[in-house]
Amino acid sequence: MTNNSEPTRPHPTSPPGQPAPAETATRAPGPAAPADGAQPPQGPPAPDDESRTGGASGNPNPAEGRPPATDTHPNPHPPTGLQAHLVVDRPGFRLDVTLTAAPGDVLALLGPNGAGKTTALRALAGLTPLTDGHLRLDGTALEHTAPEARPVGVVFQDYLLFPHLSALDNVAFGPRCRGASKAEARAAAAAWLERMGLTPHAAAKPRRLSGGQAQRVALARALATRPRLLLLDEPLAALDARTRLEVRAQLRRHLAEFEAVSVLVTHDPLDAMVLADRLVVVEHGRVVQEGTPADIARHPRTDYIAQLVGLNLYRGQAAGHTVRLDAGPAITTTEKLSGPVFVAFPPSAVTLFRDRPSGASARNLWRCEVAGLETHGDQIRADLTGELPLAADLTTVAAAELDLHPGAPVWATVKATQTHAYPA
Ligand SMILES: Nc1ncnc2c1ncn2[C@@H]1O[C@H](COP(=O)(O)OP(=O)(O)OP(=O)(O)O)[C@@H](O)[C@H]1O
Repeated sequence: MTNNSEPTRPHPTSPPGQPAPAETATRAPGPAAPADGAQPPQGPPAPDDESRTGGASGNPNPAEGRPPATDTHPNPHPPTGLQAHLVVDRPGFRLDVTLTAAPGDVLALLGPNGAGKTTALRALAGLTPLTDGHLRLDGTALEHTAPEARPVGVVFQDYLLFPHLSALDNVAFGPRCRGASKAEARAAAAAWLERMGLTPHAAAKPRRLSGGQAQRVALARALATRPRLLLLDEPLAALDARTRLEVRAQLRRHLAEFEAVSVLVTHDPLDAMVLADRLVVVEHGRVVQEGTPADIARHPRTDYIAQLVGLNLYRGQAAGHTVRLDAGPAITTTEKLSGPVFVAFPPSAVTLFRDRPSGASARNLWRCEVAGLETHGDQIRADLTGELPLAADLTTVAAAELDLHPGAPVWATVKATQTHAYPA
């Protein structure tokens, strides 16, 4: 360990905007940190050596920053923002996603475990080499640029603050490594800390900071290098529920003020909906849907997204107001469509009966069986199998009155007006 508080020069394997000092970087104290604040050695992630570098040109040793062969006639008005086609091949996994964003946009990459979100983020940072594709930021090709030379700032889930540096010196580190004098870098850092409401903590070492404060120092450190692309990897995941609420609101404000492109990876649909202008849903290494949070919530196109936004989702063939499901019965809808469609409705739209409701129209009435019950906020969510597998929400009182238990037979109905059909 060294007591050297003077930031050192960029390390060749450091992530963008976060050159490694002589000592290893580590997370701020969190639930997993030992009581004495001692940390296992854990440097910032180094570029993967899992596949060749060289990008689309296939050149294994490209000159840093050299534009690919296809860019021999540069556009006099290069587009601003991010244009990326990221292809990463691994045994048993291929990432192939296209991401575009204008300056000021906040994109959220959302998807199940193993979908490729982190791989995409690391590819943008230059920590995972592209097998193919391209990456342009404000018109400049970056796929052959070393991570630390990219105008990219990264905020990792566990902050990766330098433990032996104060909050101020952690933030000053980036500008210092980019050529600012010590005084300039410290002045810039002080301004960023003030903007983040952290001036009283400027002298504190990371282990004296709360999770929320450490997260803001990490954000200040990333922003202090004035990146053209800000990457956030599960930025709120290490925080407890209350801190998360507060930090989410602050992060939203900072991202709204940030003039360049931000890309964040999250598992949490709420983080994505609150923080991002546009969601990009990745499954099995591919973009399966993208759009505004409202679009995606209203028109989910995969089971994963439907579950995420809490809707029952089916696919079928529409003929007028009837949709014959690919697997299952027909659903009556208010929309009049034809051809392949999705039909969605929320679990709260489902009404359950133990006996077949007399006088009820036969439309949208299905015989089901309770497969499972779980508490969902102040409601009970019933998972039903049978003619139509679906989720239904009901009050605890209603669940008790219906004597619901796994295996109980039930009738489920949904009004056509509560369903929503849209072309597949
Ligand atoms: N360094 C690596 N070497 C080899 N395979 C990897 C490596 N990192 C991830 N993978 C694999 O690549 C695929 C994509 O993983 P990735 O971590 O990008 O997904 P993710 O969407 O971020 O998942 P999670 O939400 O669980 O973090 C998975 O099959 C994963 O097992």
